[in-house]
Amino acid sequence: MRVGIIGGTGWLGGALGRSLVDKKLAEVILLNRRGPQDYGGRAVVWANDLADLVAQSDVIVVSVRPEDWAGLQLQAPGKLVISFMAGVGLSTLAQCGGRVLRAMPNASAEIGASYSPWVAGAGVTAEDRAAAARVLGAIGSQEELPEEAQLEVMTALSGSGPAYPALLAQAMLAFLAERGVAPDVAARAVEATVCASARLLEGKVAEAPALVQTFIDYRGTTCAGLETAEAKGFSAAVAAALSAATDKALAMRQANAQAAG
Ligand SMILES: NC(=O)C1=CN([C@@H]2O[C@H](COP(=O)(O)OP(=O)(O)OC[C@H]3O[C@@H](n4cnc5c(N)ncnc54)[C@H](O)[C@@H]3O)[C@@H](O)[C@H]2O)C=CC1
Ligand SMILES: O=C(O)[C@@H]1CCC=N1
Repeated sequence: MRVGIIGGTGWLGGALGRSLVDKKLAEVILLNRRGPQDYGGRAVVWANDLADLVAQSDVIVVSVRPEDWAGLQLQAPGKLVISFMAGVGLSTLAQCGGRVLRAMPNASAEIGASYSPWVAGAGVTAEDRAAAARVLGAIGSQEELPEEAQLEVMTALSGSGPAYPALLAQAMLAFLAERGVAPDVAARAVEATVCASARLLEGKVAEAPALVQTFIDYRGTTCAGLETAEAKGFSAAVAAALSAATDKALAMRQANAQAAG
């Protein structure tokens, strides 16, 4: 399989290109704005321009920023086109003339641990679905969603990758600094709380509410903290944040559809 990545040296495109080569899943053809550069010593093909990338690729991955889509003027009739762009809908993508599929990876692609849900547009075949699963499988797990609106929800949630854990870590670091804990000690303590504790939940996230209840029922110090967090609106703040991000993704999809006519 030959996979062409537009934006192949960016954050996500780079992670995908490196994984496809390292796992020997595909020949990789790249296009970026700055031209050929070192790809960590990996053997890749650099396209001369967009038309060259399209001609050389079986599957085309669009990994440019949403605001760069309109200027790209991609024409890819007969090809499978996988877009990573937030807020560029299937109907807008279809104007490239290819069979289009939207995927929403996250930054954990860097460590092969993205969760990449996707939705398929009209005309996408069973063979295309298998190709998409193979491409997205290079950077982690993937699954097809039943409707496009759910991709906007996932853009807000899993698409944000480490953003919310980082926000939690930031708040915890600020608390420890305020209490006079040395920065290196604080970093170790927060790492244990945010990262190591998260590993405890791996494979059993559905049991998270039961785990919270166990701490509440313990009636100890953690219970005092959790009850105050909820009283201060912790869950409501999470829901509001995800709702705002979903709304923004939907508004982007609508604006991009309108701009595309
Ligand atoms: N970074 C993230 O965590 C996530 C990003 N996304 C989506 O993935 C897409 C890519 O995001 P990032 O990798 O973060 O962006 P990025 O800014 O790191 O990479 C985009 C790349 O596209 C290149 N580019 C722009 N216009 C081009 C053109 N006309 N021809 C060739 N190359 C061009 C840029 O030079 C840059 O290297 C975005 O649309 C974003 O919405 C989706 C989920 C998570
Ligand atoms: O923040 C963003 O816009 C990117 C796209 C989806 C998730 N992260």
